[in-house]
Amino acid sequence: MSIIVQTLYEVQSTKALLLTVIVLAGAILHRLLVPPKVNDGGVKHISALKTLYWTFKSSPSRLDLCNKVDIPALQETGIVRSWLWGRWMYKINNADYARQLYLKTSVYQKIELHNLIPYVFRAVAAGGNLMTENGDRFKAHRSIVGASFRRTWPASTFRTHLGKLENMIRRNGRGLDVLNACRRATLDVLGQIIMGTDFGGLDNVDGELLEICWDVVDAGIEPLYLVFPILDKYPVGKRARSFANLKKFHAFIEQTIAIKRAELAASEKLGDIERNNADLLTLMIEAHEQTKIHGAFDENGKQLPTMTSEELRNNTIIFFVAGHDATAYSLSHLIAELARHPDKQQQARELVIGVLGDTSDAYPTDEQLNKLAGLDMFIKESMRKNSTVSDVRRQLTEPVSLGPYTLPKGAWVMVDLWALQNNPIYYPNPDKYIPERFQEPFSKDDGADLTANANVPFTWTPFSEGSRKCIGHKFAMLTQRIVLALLVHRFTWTLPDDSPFATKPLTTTSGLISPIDLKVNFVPRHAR
Ligand code: HEM
Repeated sequence: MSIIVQTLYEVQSTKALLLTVIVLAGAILHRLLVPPKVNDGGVKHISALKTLYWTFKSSPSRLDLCNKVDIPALQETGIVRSWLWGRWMYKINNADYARQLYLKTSVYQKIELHNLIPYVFRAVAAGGNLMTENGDRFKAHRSIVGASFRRTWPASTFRTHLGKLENMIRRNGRGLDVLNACRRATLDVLGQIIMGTDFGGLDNVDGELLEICWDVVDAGIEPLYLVFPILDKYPVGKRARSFANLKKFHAFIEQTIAIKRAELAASEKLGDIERNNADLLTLMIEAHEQTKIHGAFDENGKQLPTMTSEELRNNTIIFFVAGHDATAYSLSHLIAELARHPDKQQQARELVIGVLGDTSDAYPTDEQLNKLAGLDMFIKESMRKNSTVSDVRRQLTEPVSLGPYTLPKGAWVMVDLWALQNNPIYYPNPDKYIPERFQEPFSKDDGADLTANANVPFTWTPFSEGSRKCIGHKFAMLTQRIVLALLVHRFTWTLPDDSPFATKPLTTTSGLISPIDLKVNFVPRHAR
């Protein structure tokens, strides 16, 4: 008898379990397949399964996702509803719609992650900061952070690090792991200009500081936690170690701030000459001290809130989070494009030799660096084709009309930078690498392959646009220009015979887009 009861009980529990699994799976599938009903005038949607398939396909490529899913869906109307990391949101690739998102900042607001999900890694890492605040708090941050960016950087800023990069490539040039080299170079350069710290990346010493910084930067974009943010409430194992590293990084930055604050207090106000050699943190502390004495005001004279010391620390972290990998990945895409296009590589080289000459140790003066502005077309075309930041997201504070559609208050809207900059309406033959699209002065008669649209506003926005445009964009362009100048001057490079990049770049598919497994053969041009 008891055996019969037990068997019945087991059958019932198995059934209950099965039913629960079926219901859960059904709920997930329903969420994936059927977007929530919204009265938006009939914006079409992209099937989430399609997006998921192209995202996690065996050889992933943002180019494939863009060409097979985003562009075909967007081409007719410039706007679709799309599923991304657990949410449905509006995606746009129309320059006029993008203009509205970039310029109407009070309606298209930044998503305040630190208020929305305060326990997730990224929110704990950088709390309230320039990148995620809106309104008066944003203005308060921008007035202090902006003060530290109102400057230029002399060519000498990069000299030591570029010397080390050259040595590293000379030693390991065959099959060089490009991404790793670029990450080391940008970490060292940024460490110096942000806080005067040498992270030792190019010395090939994986010291504690480098490991902590990379862990903090990487942990913020771990896919598992983007889809299931709740997991960050109870971190275990590797994730708990990342939170511990974050604590150490916070402590290191706070200690550096205290030292710099004391140094500033002991010295006179910075002179103009020192300003160009000072690090960003010193300049931020100086501006912060000034606002504590005199207050901060917006363009209409309205008093702004004072930034706290914790927010000063958060902004220092955000420079690493926002600037380090974005620059490293953009440089890696550029190196890949020029490996695939040896004629363009040679064109860039001739330009550099024309300005610097061809002695083995030539290094640009500030004047020569300005004359190398012609290199920017190679950089801009690579950033168009391979936008490192895949999209720019906002949340609506009120309903908006875009063409025939009305998007509801609270909706998330994003400019799909890939689909915008690879939109064949703006850039014919978007898959082709044609730096001349960005050669000034622009001409309307460049032939069918080229386009004059590079000078049409809001079609090239890898740094976003408007008042929320990347605050580091000038520095990022300068870094790419001087690294490119050094590379084409000192080396030639090609893809190994079996490289997948010869036909199509393998890349991650959303967030920050990085090449995957990009190896390049560098050959020195000068004997030592
Ligand atoms: C090639 C390199 C870079 C790319 C492609 C890039 C791209 C971007 C983009 C697209 C945004 C706008 C995000 C949005 O509106 O949602 C942004 C914002 C930002 N970037 Fe960059 N960035 C780069 C380098 C840097 C560097 C070197 C720094 C700092 C040293 C930096 C610091 C920031 C900050 C603080 C913001 C927030 C600005 C604000 O909201 O006012 N970025 N970046």
